[in-house]
Amino acid sequence: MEQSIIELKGLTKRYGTFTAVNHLDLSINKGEVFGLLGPNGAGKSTTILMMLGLSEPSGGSVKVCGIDATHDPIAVKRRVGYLPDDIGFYENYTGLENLLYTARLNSLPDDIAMSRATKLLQRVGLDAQANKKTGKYSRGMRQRLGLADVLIKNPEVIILDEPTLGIDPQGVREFLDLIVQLSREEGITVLLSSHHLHQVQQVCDRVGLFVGGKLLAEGNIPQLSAKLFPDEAFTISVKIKSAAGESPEAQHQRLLNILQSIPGVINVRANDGLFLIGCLRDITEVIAKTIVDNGFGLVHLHQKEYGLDDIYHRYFEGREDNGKVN
Ligand SMILES: Nc1ncnc2c1ncn2[C@@H]1O[C@H](COP(=O)(O)OP(=O)(O)OP(=O)(O)O)[C@@H](O)[C@H]1O
Repeated sequence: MEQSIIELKGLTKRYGTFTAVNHLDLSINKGEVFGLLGPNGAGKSTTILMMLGLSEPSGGSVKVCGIDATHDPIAVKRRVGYLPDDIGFYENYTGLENLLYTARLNSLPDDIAMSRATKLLQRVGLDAQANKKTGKYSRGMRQRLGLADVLIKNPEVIILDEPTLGIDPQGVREFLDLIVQLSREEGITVLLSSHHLHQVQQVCDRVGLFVGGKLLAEGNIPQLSAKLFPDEAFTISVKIKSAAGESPEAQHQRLLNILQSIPGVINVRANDGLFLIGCLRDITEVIAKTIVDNGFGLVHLHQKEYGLDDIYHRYFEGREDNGKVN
């Protein structure tokens, strides 16, 4: 059975009369990479602060690693690493010295601190810059060092707020690969708050969509698309070759009738020579066979897969905030 490591129940935060987080229920499993998505002001950071015990809820409860974060924030801090979007280092210290400093703050003995810091610098690809002052680090290098810094205390959960902001594409790829490795190989639970839909889709097992302090939906990409596009969870596009002896109009109408009569097809739209077939389930093979058996030449067949981009924009379509992302 999956073991829940973060448990939010009816979690609420009010600032005066304004409700920033509104009765949030959410359960995140051990080893999962979970994405927090939502427009600016949706309540993601406030939720994170409550998970870390840095902000007191107005109602509900928040448990991390089985510990009540509100009542015992210090115990939570021991087991959770938090990487804010712009981490501060002692600029006059080297990367290695900064890590050793954090290790000391976490009461690690010197020999363990040195061996862990050296391994982590290697792991995040900074071994060659270990003895360079962090004041001279680039943004990408700082973020990698930040990740090593949160890992030095061997956390069970890491919370990352926009960790890839300002990193070049190659650096982003390496950073995301590292996050997935940490989850898969070491069972670390990762909570990732980001506006970069493609990055979230690339690494997250599940995603929560926040807006106005509420969790609108959560799940993996197929679950979210089934919820959001219930009538067309599978859309197949098809193009045929014009056949001799039949007018294009007659051919078009004949194919339309045939497609509409296939069990499992919900709707068929024709658009610029392309037939878009909304289906209840994946019947790609049946559609291909039916077209060929009826004497049409099939020149294109493609099953559309919904991405986080489609999901996010469909959720926020028509909303006042419009789900703006950076
Ligand atoms: N200390 C505070 N006092 C009053 N209102 C606050 C405070 N902190 C946050 N808020 C409000 O709570 C709401 C949620 O803010 P929060 O920072 O959690 O959003 P977010 O989803 O993290 O946004 P972003 O993507 O911009 O980081 C916003 O409307 C914000 O203005």
